[in-house]
Amino acid sequence: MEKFLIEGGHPISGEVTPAGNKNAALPILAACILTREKVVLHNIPNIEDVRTMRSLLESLGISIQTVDEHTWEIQSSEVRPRDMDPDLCRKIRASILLAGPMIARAGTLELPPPGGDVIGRRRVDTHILALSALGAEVNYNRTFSFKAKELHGADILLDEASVTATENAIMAAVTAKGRSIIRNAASEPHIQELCAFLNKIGADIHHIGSNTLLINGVDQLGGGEYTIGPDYLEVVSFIGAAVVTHGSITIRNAGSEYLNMVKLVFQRLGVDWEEKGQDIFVPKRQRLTIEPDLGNAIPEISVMPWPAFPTDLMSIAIVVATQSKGTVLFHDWMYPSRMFFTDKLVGMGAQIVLCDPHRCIVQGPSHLYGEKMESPDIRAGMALLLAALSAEGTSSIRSVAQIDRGYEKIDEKLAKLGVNIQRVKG
Ligand SMILES: CC(=O)N[C@H]1[C@@H](OP(=O)(O)OP(=O)(O)OC[C@H]2O[C@@H](n3ccc(=O)[nH]c3=O)[C@H](O)[C@@H]2O)O[C@H](CO)[C@@H](O)[C@@H]1O
Ligand SMILES: C=C(OP(=O)(O)O)C(=O)O
Repeated sequence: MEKFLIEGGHPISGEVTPAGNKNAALPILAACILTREKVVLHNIPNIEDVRTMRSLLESLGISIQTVDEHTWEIQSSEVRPRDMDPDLCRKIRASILLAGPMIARAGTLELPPPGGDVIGRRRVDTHILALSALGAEVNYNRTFSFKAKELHGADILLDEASVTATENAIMAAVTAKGRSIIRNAASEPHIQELCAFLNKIGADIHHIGSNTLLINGVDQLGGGEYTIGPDYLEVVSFIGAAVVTHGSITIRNAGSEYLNMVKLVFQRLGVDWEEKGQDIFVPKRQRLTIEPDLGNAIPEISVMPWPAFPTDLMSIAIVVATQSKGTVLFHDWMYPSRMFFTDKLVGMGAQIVLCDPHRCIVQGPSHLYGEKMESPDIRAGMALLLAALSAEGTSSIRSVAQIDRGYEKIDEKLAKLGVNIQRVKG
């Protein structure tokens, strides 16, 4: 076990380039199963979840060569569903993404329930709904068994706009016979990237970015190269780090086209930034005053499927709000266990009322003090790290593996921005 020791209270400054988007890399790696041809992927984030997905693919008999730290050459000449390592599946949520492409390619797969962040019950029913509609036979008895002789196109209405279920449906549909329509599809940047990658290697997907995807099944996919886009969750984490330390930062290749809604929400917290082409500049001077709603009502920030404010950024927004003047209600109806980390912020001096598992009220600004903490999940871990940067004194954060799961070399990147952070055993 490792922990971070962070000396807070100092402004960060400098520039940083975000890693590739984890939640795009994971489905794109799974999608490589769909083609026998060689695929070269660039800007793959060097993080634990992606390494687990690589091991999973390798256990299926897929060949992966490392060209450099962020570039892999992948060839799925043959796939061996029976050799898949079930323990690796239990480590990551994205193991469920093997279902769509494996049914399409091999017609069979036995899959244990997926792992991932422990942030409440995580349904897989929508995956079953979509894959069954495309012709798969699905049985569940503590492990999933998928079978299909041939997949066929279908008009599918997803019962919720689930991110990974949409990705599974897309991957199963691209080589199915005939036309598919996926309605109530999720449209997060990673789903758009998955579609762009698949079209690049020969798929025929239309209306990318909308909630109704039209897919004409093709006989086979080819090879090609694709560069994974920047991780907007990491970009916003760095914006948060600059704001809570009263520092400034330039974020290179930040994918600002994905940040429009995040900007609207952060403006309500008194935070702004400038776009310079693909870069973002966060200035030192920020208003840091929470904007009330019309009639001086307490504003509410709520998560929603894309293009609204993403659940994965709620914890960062909460920490930013502790440094802003005023009162704001945060509401995450998606997950029942993502807000409990606010107890740790209260321990550091933040004024937060956790109303119920889905809602908290933050009143700022608060002077935070260093604390001993543990990272409960990937995004809460990052939020605690931001709180530690802002706090007076030294903080320690245990279970940094939770943060490493999604953020590449975060300690090294922060150190380059002037943060006194050490990774030690403990
Ligand atoms: C590997 C990966 O990509 N993981 C992401 C993916 O997880 P994942 O695909 O597992 O998340 P889902 O989109 O399926 O669902 C998230 C939660 O919201 C609920 N829900 C979702 C949509 C909806 O219309 N109604 C509804 O109730 C689900 O039941 C679930 O509890 O998307 C989540 C939501 O953006 C992110 O937190 C995860 O980081
Ligand atoms: C919840 C997350 O990841 P996963 O779905 O892989 O658990 C996340 O990235 O915030």
